[in-house]
Amino acid sequence: MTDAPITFATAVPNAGTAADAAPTPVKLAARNLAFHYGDFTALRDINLDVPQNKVTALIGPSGCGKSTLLRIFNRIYSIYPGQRASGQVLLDGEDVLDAKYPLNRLRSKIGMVFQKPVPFPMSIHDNIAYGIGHYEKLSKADMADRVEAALRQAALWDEVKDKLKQSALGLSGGQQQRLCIARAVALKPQVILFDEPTSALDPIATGKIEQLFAELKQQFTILIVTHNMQQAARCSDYTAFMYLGELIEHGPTTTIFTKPSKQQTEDYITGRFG
Ligand SMILES: Nc1ncnc2c1ncn2[C@@H]1O[C@H](COP(=O)(O)OP(=O)(O)OP(=O)(O)O)[C@@H](O)[C@H]1O
Repeated sequence: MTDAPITFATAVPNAGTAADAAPTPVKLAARNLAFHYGDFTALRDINLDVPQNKVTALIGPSGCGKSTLLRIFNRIYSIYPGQRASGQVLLDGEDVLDAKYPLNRLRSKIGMVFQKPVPFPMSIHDNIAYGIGHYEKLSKADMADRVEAALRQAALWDEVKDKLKQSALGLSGGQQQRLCIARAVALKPQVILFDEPTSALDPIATGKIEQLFAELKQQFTILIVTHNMQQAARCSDYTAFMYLGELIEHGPTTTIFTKPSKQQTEDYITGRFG
């Protein structure tokens, strides 16, 4: 069963100034969401609105459930026996946790980039073409255009345009992560989930990926799990603070970092725990 679409019926306040008067539509929403690893309840009663074409950061101390929440959004957990979600995840108002919602449709709409870049053991070109080929039959020329567009969107084209036939395994860690971003954007999803995308990278490679978020959000809705509070403050429009499997507070990033309404949020962002 699906609820009525919430995309424009529900909206969150803007992260910007009062001048941006129109409220932002909600793209993705968790409703009374809980998650269980066997008998262990890792998340309870999560209600979260993820605004469209914005960057939302999930922050909180280790083990609070950030990655678990991210993994629910594209149902990765469903391949593991004993892992179970209850409640709803609404994408444009449709419940993607409903078994009737086709998994391949979900994966085409919600892409994911992981902490450790894992290029396929094939050429740079084929890393991107491989995923596209699962969903679309394109001519060689059209495929070359799509591969180029994806590499440009991931700010990698200039570095690899002369070696598209070389193995992706020869790229640096930062380039591999941008290749994984290109792989995700090439499928033209609506939402991209990033699970600690820069934690394995040096500061320069991290900076390049942080710059990308501002461009990618023009086309995609972005959700990032990060341990790095400066990164959340620099890159996100909205921040959600989680603690011990609960969503404590969620709002515009400037508000969360300057005037949080909950004591636990303030303690975390001021470094009193975590
Ligand atoms: N496969 C699993 N089986 C059992 N419990 C798990 C499993 N994966 C995670 N957990 C537990 O679920 C809770 C949330 O874990 P999760 O990895 O989502 O937290 P996190 O906030 O992303 O942590 P970190 O910042 O350290 O990556 C933790 O108590 C963790 O031990």
